[in-house]
Amino acid sequence: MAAIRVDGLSKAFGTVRAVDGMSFTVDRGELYGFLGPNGAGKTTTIRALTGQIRPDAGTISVLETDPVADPLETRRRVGILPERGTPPSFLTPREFLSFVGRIREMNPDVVDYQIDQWADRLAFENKLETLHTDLSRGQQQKVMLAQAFLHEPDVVLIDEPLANLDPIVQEQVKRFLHQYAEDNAVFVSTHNVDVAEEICTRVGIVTDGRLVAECDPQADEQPLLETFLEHVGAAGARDTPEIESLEP
Ligand SMILES: Nc1ncnc2c1ncn2[C@@H]1O[C@H](COP(=O)(O)OP(=O)(O)OP(=O)(O)O)[C@@H](O)[C@H]1O
Repeated sequence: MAAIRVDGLSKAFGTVRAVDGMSFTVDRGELYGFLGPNGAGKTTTIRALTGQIRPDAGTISVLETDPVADPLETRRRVGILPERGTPPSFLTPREFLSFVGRIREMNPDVVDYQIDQWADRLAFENKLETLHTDLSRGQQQKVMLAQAFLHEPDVVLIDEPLANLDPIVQEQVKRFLHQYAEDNAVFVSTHNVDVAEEICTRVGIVTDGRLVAECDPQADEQPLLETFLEHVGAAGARDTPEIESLEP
């Protein structure tokens, strides 16, 4: 049974077809990259996977639960790092992560252990007692990454995992994601072709709300960038920051 199954998902906002007949599956052991230019429908798909929006059509199963029918159960069982998600400004990382652990019904000793592990892994141990409002955007992103993994969920959904992180932490997070995906399903949305090519075991290319290709960047001979340009074309490339320079 796939960890994530999406079949014929569609969602429009007014006249904009944000997601238009999307289908894909992600199994345990996969680090699946959802790669597409700005406005391709990535965030809308993640919001549907976590029960934050009601699709117009299609079915979704996450760990054999339906996030539309039972969003709370889905959110309890998965880890989520939303795009532009920030921790509450009036709490410290330790307070926030303890709170997350409590609502995930974790043993308090395990929560304390996990907080220290994550603070060490992402190098924010000296910020654990500082209010989030006094942390940089990158430091807040580290806390948000920690909350997504705190309860060791079987499925993790991350929108732009490396946004705002410095290169050293990016390398650590890439390594961690790879390792975590050995036993779980990790779904990352990104418009960074290099990141998708480097870390993902499978990549779905999305544009205009549709999945237009799937590839295995570790096995495919053709570089992912070429496949991406083939399917997304110049218009999509214009909306993909790191390959703007290829434009005439
Ligand atoms: N709440 C909303 N109301 C109206 N239009 C929306 C809404 N959410 C998304 N859209 C539109 O749906 C389309 C897909 O948006 P989405 O945020 O899913 O794209 P994305 O692939 O995540 O883009 P990005 O990489 O820029 O974050 C866009 O055209 C966007 O303007």
